[in-house]
Amino acid sequence: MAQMTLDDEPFVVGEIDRVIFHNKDNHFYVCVLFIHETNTELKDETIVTGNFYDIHEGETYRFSGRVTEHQRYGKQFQAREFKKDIPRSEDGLVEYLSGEKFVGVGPKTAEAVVNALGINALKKIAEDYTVLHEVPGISDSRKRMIYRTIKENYATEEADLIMIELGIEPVKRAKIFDTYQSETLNVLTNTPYKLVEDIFGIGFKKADLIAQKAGIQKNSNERLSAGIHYSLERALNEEGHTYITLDNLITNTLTLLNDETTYFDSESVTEQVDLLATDNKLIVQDDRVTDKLFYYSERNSANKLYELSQVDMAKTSKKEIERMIGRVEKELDITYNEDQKIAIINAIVSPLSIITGGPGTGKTTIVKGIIETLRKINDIKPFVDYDESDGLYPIQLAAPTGRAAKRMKETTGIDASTIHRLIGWGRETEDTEIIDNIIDTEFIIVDEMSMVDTWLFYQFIKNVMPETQVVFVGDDAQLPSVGPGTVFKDLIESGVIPVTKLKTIYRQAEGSSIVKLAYEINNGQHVNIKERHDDRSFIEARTDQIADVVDIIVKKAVERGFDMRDVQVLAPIYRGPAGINTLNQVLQKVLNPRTEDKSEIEIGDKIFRENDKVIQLINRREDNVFNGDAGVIHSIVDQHDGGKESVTVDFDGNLITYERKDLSELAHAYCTSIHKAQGSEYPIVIMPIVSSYYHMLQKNIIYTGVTRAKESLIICGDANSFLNGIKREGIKRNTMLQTYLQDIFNMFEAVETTNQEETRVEELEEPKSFILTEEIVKAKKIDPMINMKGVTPFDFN
Ligand SMILES: Nc1ncnc2c1ncn2[C@@H]1O[C@H](COP(=O)(O)OP(=O)(O)OP(=O)(O)O)[C@@H](O)[C@H]1O
Repeated sequence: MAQMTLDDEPFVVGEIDRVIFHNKDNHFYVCVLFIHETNTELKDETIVTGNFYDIHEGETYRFSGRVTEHQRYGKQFQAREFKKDIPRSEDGLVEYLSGEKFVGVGPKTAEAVVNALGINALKKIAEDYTVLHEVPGISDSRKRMIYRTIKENYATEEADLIMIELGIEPVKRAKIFDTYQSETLNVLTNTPYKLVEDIFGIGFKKADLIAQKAGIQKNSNERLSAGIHYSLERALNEEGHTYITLDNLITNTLTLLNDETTYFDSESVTEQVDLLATDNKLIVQDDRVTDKLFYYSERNSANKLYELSQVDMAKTSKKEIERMIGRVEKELDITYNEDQKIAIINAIVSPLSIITGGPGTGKTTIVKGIIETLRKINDIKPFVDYDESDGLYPIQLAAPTGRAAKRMKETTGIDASTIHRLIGWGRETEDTEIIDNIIDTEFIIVDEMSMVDTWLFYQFIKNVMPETQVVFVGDDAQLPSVGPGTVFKDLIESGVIPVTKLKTIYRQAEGSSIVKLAYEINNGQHVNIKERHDDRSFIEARTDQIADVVDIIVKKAVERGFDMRDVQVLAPIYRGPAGINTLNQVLQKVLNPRTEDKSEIEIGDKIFRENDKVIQLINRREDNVFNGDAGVIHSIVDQHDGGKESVTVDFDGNLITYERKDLSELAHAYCTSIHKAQGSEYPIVIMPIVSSYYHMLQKNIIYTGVTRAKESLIICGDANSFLNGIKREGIKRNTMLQTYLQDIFNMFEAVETTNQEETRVEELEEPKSFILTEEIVKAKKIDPMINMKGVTPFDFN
């Protein structure tokens, strides 16, 4: 669909009489406007609302958008876009020059300027200060002030015009002005690729358009560097690798940058990559390219794990541990199987250990067993009797999401927190800041490890004390973390940490065909998806029927007394007739229809309504609300209620208030992506699977979706898409943690046999040159660990 221009859309041009409300944080304005011209039904005066910047009372603007009807205040204009109306008549110009911006310029002086320089006075003055000498009777200081003011505004307007033409919306324009202030035009015209780094939401493509408009050569090195960075970031943040091979980086960069008129070749990319590496802007190792964050995270994590693995644990004999496990079995009325016992023993005797298994294999049961056995061996008080003034409880439980932590707490009775909270990673923490906050406890159990990404893992492991034991628990068949890396898989496959793989499935024995289906999917066995079971069913539907089918199933569930907390729809994509966005709209109508007494707030094409089920999309750490947490809208204050517009969400008793500017952090959660549902479980899961999801249908995605259902699973769609999907493996992520772990364990094991001195691994220091190839290491017999003591990656910024 063609984009509407400012001229096609409903518009109002007029003078701002008063600003009634201005939220400085998000530039949201409510103003009274005297209308000069409009193509709408509005007359004389109206309220205009929208996100603007640099709005001044008494000045004239052109707003485009739409007329809306407010319940209490009647018709008003909701602006999508705005533009300063540059005075086009001599009278307008006189009024402008004698306005509030030009301090000390009255109508007389303004008239003199216009008389002498005519209707193009502003342009003439901005281009050449000396034209002001043609105006009789004004002092030099006033001339300078007029020139400066015009110049500043001219630059702002120029910058604004460039951005409007490129379709950059007002909120982003305001952010750009906030960031660069008077330098905005300079950045846009001289160093536009900076925008990609500095402004969230401006990607390479947009910056490239700005650069071309500013006349920056398409074959410039500046553009090449920006293209290399963009290609690398995409491999890391979109595909989840922790490095990209140089060959792939070259191919991706050339595809991105070259067209009929531009030609970069492999050599020019390689040379630029080397230059960037020399400037510490990225890291090159052999044929791998990455950025500092991931290079140091993986290397330092491997080193720290080695260090932790070398600590001698206080010895409790295996016999004694087994005796204690026996007592725990009696108390909890359970008999652990052999694997489960080994998992508990490993957790207690090894500094580090891993427990992995599919649904219903007893991971939670073992976590409880470890806690109880530890408490008996070390005579630890029950959690309820522990006094906070004693410091952290000696056994800490953590998970990457709030939901998963909550479940741990419920099943064990011990406080569990998110990893972020455990290490004090707050809202104020910069994205790339390395946290220094040692976790003062004796034993840590981390659940849902498959969701932990490279950066979070490094932040966590770095803060574990050398004497602290750590147990990593998870299901490695689930989706890998949203962020880069496959940490849990790498830890398991490195072979340097004791792993217990749980194979006996207990929930299946309890008659769960959902668990059986999960194992069939994971093991690549034959699946009869159409077979009906008490706890799962399949409903045939085409893509265009999915919304109706979901609507019918949910209505039935509601009739039977289930509510929106029990039922979760999971889909893998956002757009299209069977996408998350459409399904949320359908489900909102069924589960939380519009009523007189429920307030609403409109954000773009979404309506948030009181009692809506919503999901948090990014971590909001200081409020203890995390990406993927679900809540219910408790109350809404709308713009005319007198106070600031806000939405308050109830996250399981934790009430969080969002201002309008923060509402992009929320989405409806009747239907969520399977990725977002990881770490949560629901009584009833409805999972559409249709051919239009094709590129997202993979084994681990479907497996993760299926394993979210506790009591009932309803799959609707097309059986072939399902069966083909479970045959498709996801893209294997490139990571180095496993190799680094194996390298360091092998290296020091060799040292230990020949050299009795204590070995200790320090944090890595930046090597002198990052282009440290294997050849150089071999030729010069360099120990790659030389010069790498006690320094963190960000000491080199
Ligand atoms: N050794 C055992 N003997 C009898 N029942 C067991 C044993 N181990 C686990 N179970 C039972 O199996 C069921 C699943 O166990 P648990 O919840 O610990 O598994 P899980 O791996 O954490 O599953 P999920 O990841 O799906 O939550 C529970 O009802 C639990 O009581």
